[in-house]
Amino acid sequence: MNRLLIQNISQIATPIGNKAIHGTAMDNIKIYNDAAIYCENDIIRKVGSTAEVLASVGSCSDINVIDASGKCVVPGFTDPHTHFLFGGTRADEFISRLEGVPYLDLLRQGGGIVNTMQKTRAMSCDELYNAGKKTLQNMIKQGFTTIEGKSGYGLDFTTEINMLKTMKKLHDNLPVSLKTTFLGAHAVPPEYKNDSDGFIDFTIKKVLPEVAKENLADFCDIFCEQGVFSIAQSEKLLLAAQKLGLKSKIHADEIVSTGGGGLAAKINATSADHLLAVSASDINKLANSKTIAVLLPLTAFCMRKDFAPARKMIDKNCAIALASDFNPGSCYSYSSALILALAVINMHMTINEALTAITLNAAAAIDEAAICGSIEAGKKADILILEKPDYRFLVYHTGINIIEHVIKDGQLLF
Ligand SMILES: N=CN[C@@H](CCC(=O)O)C(=O)O
Ligand SMILES: [Zn+2]
Repeated sequence: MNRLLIQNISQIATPIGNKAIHGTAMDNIKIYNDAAIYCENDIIRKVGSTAEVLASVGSCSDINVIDASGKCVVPGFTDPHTHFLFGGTRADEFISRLEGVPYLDLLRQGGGIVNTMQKTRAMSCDELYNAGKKTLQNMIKQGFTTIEGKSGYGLDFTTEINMLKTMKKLHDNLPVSLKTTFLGAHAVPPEYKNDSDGFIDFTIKKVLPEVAKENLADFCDIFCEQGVFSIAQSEKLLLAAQKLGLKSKIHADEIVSTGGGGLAAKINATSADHLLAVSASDINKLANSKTIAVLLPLTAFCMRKDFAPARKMIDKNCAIALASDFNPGSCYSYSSALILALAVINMHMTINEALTAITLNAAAAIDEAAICGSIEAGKKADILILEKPDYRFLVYHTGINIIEHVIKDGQLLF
């Protein structure tokens, strides 16, 4: 058995619980001082004061001991919304957007998601795997021990299935838990130009059944946006996916308020994501549902848009999670430090709320809150040791990665 003891920890800061925390209760986190954590294999067994934990562990000779004097410890972060697997880059489009060309115009002109689709379709499975591996290794250094990844740059049978299979292989081979999402309806591919209904039918009849049969994805997602896929198309696809056992996520109200947030609440989606333009009535619907609002501050920042109304949503009792949305177009960033800084400084979340949103609530946004997202006995031994004694330095040291060690499944990665 692999035993790990982290002792003399100056401070542990963690939310507590097995499910998403709604509203201002997100501010309630537990703080331990002079504490210790004992893990067996991949599971945390005991958390408490160093004296308490040492007494319960007794005198075993085969324990790996880490001294965390002067350090703060927080749960491994979860990133519940990424498009980390793709081919090529879109630096030219980034510059065009800075010069004022709207994101949706680039997509309409055959660029955007379809640009990346062409590059991704042209890649071999090995090339795709190696690109994904490199990105995940860097994301782990940012403290992400659980990550969601979406397909959506194939928009055809073969590449969509390959993307999901590649993510499964990455999950098996790398020290990170990966949850997969089928985003076959990310944009309308050239084969179905001007026939988005035909493309939704193709996705439902041809690709989705294979995804379900081979158990390739936990979730189905769709880009519900003006000029991309409508509310009716989104509902049709997501309900068809639910029938086959895939839970729902929606890219909702990112650019124009079309009611994606309300749809997510109506169909019991696990999450509604983006929500920069969410309406007041959809905030109420989300607040009264189990759907988690996944906010993506890096995307708003990179797109020079107003941030999602996090403060208002929390005060109305929504459960908020934070994610990177890392992708080659709207947001080429997975900086956990910058996510937290923007959430606190620009979106007016408290540091405690932001910590809950990137740990327990982020895990809940991919249905993993019973397994990870907090430092408690019975949870996964996914733990970050910071180079500073206080979790508030995560934001105070703005945009700076202060993670010294990442522990995944009870193993010290670096
Ligand atoms: N908005 C839709 N999808 C991604 C962007 C994907 C891309 O531009 O390649 C997002 O969540 O921001
Ligand atoms: Zn996205």
